[in-house]
Amino acid sequence: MNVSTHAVQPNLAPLPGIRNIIAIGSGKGGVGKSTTAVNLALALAADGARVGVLDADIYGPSVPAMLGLSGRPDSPDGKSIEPMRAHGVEAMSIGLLVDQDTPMIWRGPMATSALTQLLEQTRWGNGEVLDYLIVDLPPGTGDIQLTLSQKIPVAGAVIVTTPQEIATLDARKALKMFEKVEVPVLGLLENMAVHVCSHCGHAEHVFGSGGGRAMAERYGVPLLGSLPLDVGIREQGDAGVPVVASAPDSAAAQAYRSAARALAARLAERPRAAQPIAASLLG
Ligand SMILES: Nc1ncnc2c1ncn2[C@@H]1O[C@H](COP(=O)(O)OP(=O)(O)OP(=O)(O)O)[C@@H](O)[C@H]1O
Repeated sequence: MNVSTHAVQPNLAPLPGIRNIIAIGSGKGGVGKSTTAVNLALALAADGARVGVLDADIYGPSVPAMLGLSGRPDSPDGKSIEPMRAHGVEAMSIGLLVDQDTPMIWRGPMATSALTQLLEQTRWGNGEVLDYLIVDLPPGTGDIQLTLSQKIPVAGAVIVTTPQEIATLDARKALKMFEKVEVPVLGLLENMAVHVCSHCGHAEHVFGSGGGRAMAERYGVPLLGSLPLDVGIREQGDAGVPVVASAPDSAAAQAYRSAARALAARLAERPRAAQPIAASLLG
């Protein structure tokens, strides 16, 4: 697997040790953003990439539960932290550092700085370079997301939306926010698009069909995929083993795999990051 480092926002440079940071955002909560982020991460890893997941949802971290992680990460030198590993990906979350029942009662600047620390002090890749770091953003377009998109060098963003959300302006606001801070939107992912009956396999567009494609066309961004509303996705997410790992041959897992490939292909079309002069002299 040969993944290049792609261009980030104009005033930032990619972090050493991480080739591409991909932000997963949504206009509002509960659309399945975290579920999508972890399954995409596992799907990229299944294709041979070295992948990490950073849970940026400081107030409601759900990545540890979805990946079945518990316990505390190690900090051998007392300064940096070792990412935890599950299902072939690395992960870091504030949820791994504080008690599960402790609410994060922090103002925006504290939350933002906690997040930058989580990103920068985690020893991603264990000495090797990560191909992708998937960042699960909090829902919406608040303070934290905006600061993050301005400070963290992001190679591209993916917006997760449900068919109902498309009927509102929320997903469009997320899209506009990324455009404003010059983070390229790699595409939309329509979640809970089709319900597949677990008994008979009948597929039904509970919330209407074609919304994701219509929105993608209207805003000139690709539709990277449509993910089914599937009881297995919820059950396996709750059990800490995402469907891409627990049922790799299922239609749901295949939908994530194809969305991850569409994402990687779209990113590969983006310009590469400029090499620092020293690196280019060294060849
Ligand atoms: N495609 C799907 N099929 C069935 N259940 C799903 C699907 N996607 C997500 N879910 C379920 O919906 C619930 C919300 O999902 P998730 O936590 O991923 O949403 P979110 O957008 O990240 O929410 P938050 O705003 O809290 O961060 C979870 O119980 C999850 O298992």
